[in-house]
Amino acid sequence: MRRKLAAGNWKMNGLRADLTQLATLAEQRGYDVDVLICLPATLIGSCAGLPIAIGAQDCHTATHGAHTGDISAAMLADVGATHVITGHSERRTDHHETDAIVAAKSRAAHDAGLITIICIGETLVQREAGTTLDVIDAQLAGSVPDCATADNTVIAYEPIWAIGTGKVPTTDQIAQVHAHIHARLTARFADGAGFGILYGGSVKGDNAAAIFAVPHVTGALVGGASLKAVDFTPIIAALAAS
Ligand SMILES: O=C(CO)COP(=O)(O)O
Repeated sequence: MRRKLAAGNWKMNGLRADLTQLATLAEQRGYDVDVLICLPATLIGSCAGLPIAIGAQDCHTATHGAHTGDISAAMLADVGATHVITGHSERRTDHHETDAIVAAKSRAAHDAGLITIICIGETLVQREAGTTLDVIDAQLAGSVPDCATADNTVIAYEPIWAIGTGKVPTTDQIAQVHAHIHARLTARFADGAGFGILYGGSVKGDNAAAIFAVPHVTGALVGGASLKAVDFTPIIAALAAS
């Protein structure tokens, strides 16, 4: 059984002064779950020594070279990141990242020794058209590289319509997609049954327990509610109690 993971994604938020939130989080020890915060790249190097795992939100496909403004997975590992998010819907939209690019970034991350959190999820239009599982299948096939294992990869199911909206799928909807992802991973990878599968999209302290009770949900990828320790701690506690 995978260890439970409470992962925060700060997105493009956070200045050095905000790192006090991590120190506060780090004081909440004793929960038997892994806690990870995926920071803006500018802050990662300032977190050495904190008893919290630190991740990044993106990496380049190449190890180094003439890519102005980009950051490689090796650079992220060098400043202390252990994880990196790949394929977040905001990057797929804002930067036109395709499944093939997400797979290449994930391979690069694995080569650098990072654990990837590969994000997949449908739009509202796709859900209403009844194509959610087809979208999930295509994204799993295209975005998750063959080198993925239960040790180097976590999948995050993030329905795009639930991100930052306060709208959360029903627990039946989450259960259906998570069971589907679990089945697909089990069919494709020798250790597929052991992959962590996070839910993401408007997770808050007051809905976390219900979400964590859903089969095959092994944790959460949390945006807004990860920015402040006072909001993230109840989510960590709910995961530990699940
Ligand atoms: O996109 C998300 C995490 O990657 C979810 O964001 P919110 O928790 O703010 O909805």
